[in-house]
Amino acid sequence: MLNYKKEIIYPLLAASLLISVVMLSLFYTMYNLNKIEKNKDFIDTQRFNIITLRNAVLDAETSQRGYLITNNVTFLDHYNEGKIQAYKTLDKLSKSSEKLPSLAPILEKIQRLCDDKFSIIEASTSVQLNAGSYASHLSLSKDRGKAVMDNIRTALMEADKDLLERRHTLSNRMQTTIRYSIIAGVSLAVMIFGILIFSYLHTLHLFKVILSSSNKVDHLSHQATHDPLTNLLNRRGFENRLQNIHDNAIIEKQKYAIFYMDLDNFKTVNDQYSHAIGDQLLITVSQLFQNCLREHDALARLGGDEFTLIVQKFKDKDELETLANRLINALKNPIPVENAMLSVGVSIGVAVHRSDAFTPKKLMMAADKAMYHAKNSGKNKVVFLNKAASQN
Ligand SMILES: Nc1nc2c(ncn2[C@@H]2O[C@H](COP(=O)(O)OP(=O)(O)OP(=O)(O)O)[C@@H](O)[C@H]2O)c(=O)[nH]1
Repeated sequence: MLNYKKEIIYPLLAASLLISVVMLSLFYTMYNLNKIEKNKDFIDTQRFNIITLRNAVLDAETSQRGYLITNNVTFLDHYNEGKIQAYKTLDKLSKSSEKLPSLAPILEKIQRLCDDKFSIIEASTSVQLNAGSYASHLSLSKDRGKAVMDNIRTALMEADKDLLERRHTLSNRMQTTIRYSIIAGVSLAVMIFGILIFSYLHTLHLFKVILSSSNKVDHLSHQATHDPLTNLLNRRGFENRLQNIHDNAIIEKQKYAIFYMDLDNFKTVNDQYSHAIGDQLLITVSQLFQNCLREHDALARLGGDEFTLIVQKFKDKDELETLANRLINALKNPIPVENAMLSVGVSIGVAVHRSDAFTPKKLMMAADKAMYHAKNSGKNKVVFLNKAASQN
């Protein structure tokens, strides 16, 4: 018997669960990869901002020097551009420190140094602008300005180092995540392949189970409708077949006949030899009867030494009589069973059904009655009990 839950539902649920788990982990690694990629881009942008800041401070310093050396005020415009660029970039970096808290103290330090650097530069510039004489101030501010610039460079390198370490960590995480996604992808492929193979084998198994249960059902239904000794139809099988033939005959306005057959002197065989020999004789008799019949004639053993036969597609009573005599003649000669030669005869009662006549049950009773006539009038003969049939 097929256990649907165990054989179909549970394996399907397990396979779906496995695939869902692997798919989810695959999606999760993809999501992580995307996040890491974005973080790397963010770090790269901050590193670019650090270079921009350094260049802006250097530009501002160079422009101021240009002014001090040439006294050309257009250098001051360049200085201002550099300073604005430096503060703009610092502002961008400070905003990013919300995401990179470890960078915040370094950026604050750079901010202070830049303020310092620009105030030194602007002090020198204003001395030259106001006094025109600047040699002593210049030498003083030059050394301090250089020291502050060196500090700015160091702080910027420190910030860049911090960012580089973060980038390195992200690259490592990316590698690990890629490895995980490859493992998840390969597992998914292997799992789908495995599930396909399993489904194929499981389907074969289910087919076998279904086939064997259908064979079992066929076997049971055969057992229920057949006589185990002769393998002919039993009473139940015969009644089913009779009802079908009857219904069909009504629809197609066809006639059919029932032969009710009882062996003569069978009890003597049982008594003289044995029940087992009697059984062997019943098997042989059923084969001898079968040899006289056409393929569509339905022979049955109702029980004991009683047989019945449904005959269809016959022309007239003569044809039925010929068939009955053939059955009687089949038992004419003694039948060899083991070492014995057994003699039995058969008395046959025949009832013919025409489209407007009896029910199957009544027809059976009529055939039975005819068989008793045959018994009572000397045995081993055929008697017809149907006016319509006897008219043919
Ligand atoms: N060997 C064997 N005998 C059976 C079986 N079923 C019933 N019988 C016997 O078959 C015999 C049938 O009895 P009857 O039909 O009255 O005996 P008979 O000698 O044929 O009598 P007539 O029909 O008057 O000729 C009985 O002795 C039953 O015990 C069976 O399956 N195997």
